[in-house]
Amino acid sequence: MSILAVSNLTKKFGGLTAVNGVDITVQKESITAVIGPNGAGKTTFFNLVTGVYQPDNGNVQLGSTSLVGLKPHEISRHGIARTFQNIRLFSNITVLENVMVGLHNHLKGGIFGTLLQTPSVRREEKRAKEEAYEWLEYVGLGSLLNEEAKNLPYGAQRRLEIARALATKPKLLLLDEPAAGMNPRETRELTEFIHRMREELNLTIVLIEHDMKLVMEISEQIFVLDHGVKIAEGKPEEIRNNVNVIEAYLGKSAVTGA
Ligand SMILES: Nc1ncnc2c1ncn2[C@@H]1O[C@H](COP(=O)(O)OP(=O)(O)OP(=O)(O)O)[C@@H](O)[C@H]1O
Repeated sequence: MSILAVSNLTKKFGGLTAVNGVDITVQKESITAVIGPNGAGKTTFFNLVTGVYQPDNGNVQLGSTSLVGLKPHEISRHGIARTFQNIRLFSNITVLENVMVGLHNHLKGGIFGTLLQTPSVRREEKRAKEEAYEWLEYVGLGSLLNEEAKNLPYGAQRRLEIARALATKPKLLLLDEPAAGMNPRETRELTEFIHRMREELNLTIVLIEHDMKLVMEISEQIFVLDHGVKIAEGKPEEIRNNVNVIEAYLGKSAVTGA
C-alpha cells in the first residue's frame, strides 16, 4: 500500500526546471532513497513535499490527502517530518529545548496559551517535556538533555534533529543526507538506527543520500533524479545494473559502493 504518491511534480526557478514531471510512489513502512548528482533536484523534491515550495504543476498526495497549497506546519500536522541537509538546530539552547521547539507546533494551547500559562497549558507543556525526554532517550541522547546543542558532536547533532522530527509523531520521515559528515562507524550506527525506527515506530522513511554503500544497503526502493528528471527507479540491484544510471550518471564505482 502506498503512503506518498507524487505525480507530475514540477518546480521551476526562473529558467531552470529543478523538478520536472516527477512521479514517485512510496510504499507504507518502506525505506526509500532518492539519489542523484548535485543539483539533481532532490532537496527541492523534499521542499515540495513539505510545503516549503509550492509546485508549478503536479500533485503530492499523502494517503487520501492532497498536500498542495498547504503550509509546512499544516503538512507537519498531517504526519510528515524532516531533517535538513545542513543541520538546523538552535545552537544556543539546550538539547531538550530543541526538541520542545519542534513540539510547539503540535501543542493545542498555541503561543497565547504558552504566554498566559493557563493550568491546561502548563500540563500540556509538562507532558511535552516528558515526551521530548523520551525521544531523546530513544535516539541515545538522554544523558545530554541539558547540554547546549552547539556543544554536541556532529553525529549527535544529527540524532537530535531526528529526535525533534520524531517528537511530532510522523508517519513519514524525510532525511536529507543523514550520513553527511559521518565517519564509517557513525554511518553504520545510523544504518541500524534507521532500520530500528522503521520497525519500532512503523515509520515510512525516505532519504536523500550520497553515500551509495548506505543507500544500497538500506533501501528497498530507489529513485534516481538527474537534472530534475526521474531517470530510473527500482530495487538496489536494479539501480546498480541500470545502464542509464551507470553510464550517464553515477559511474560504476559509485553504484557498487567500491
Ligand atoms: N530557491 C531556489 N532558487 C533558485 N534556484 C534553486 C533554488 N533551490 C534550488 N535551486 C536550484 O535547483 C536545482 C536543484 O537544486 P537541489 O538543491 O534540489 O538539488 P539537489 O539534488 O538537492 O543537490 P545537492 O545534492 O547538491 O544537495 C539546482 O540547480 C539549484 O541551484
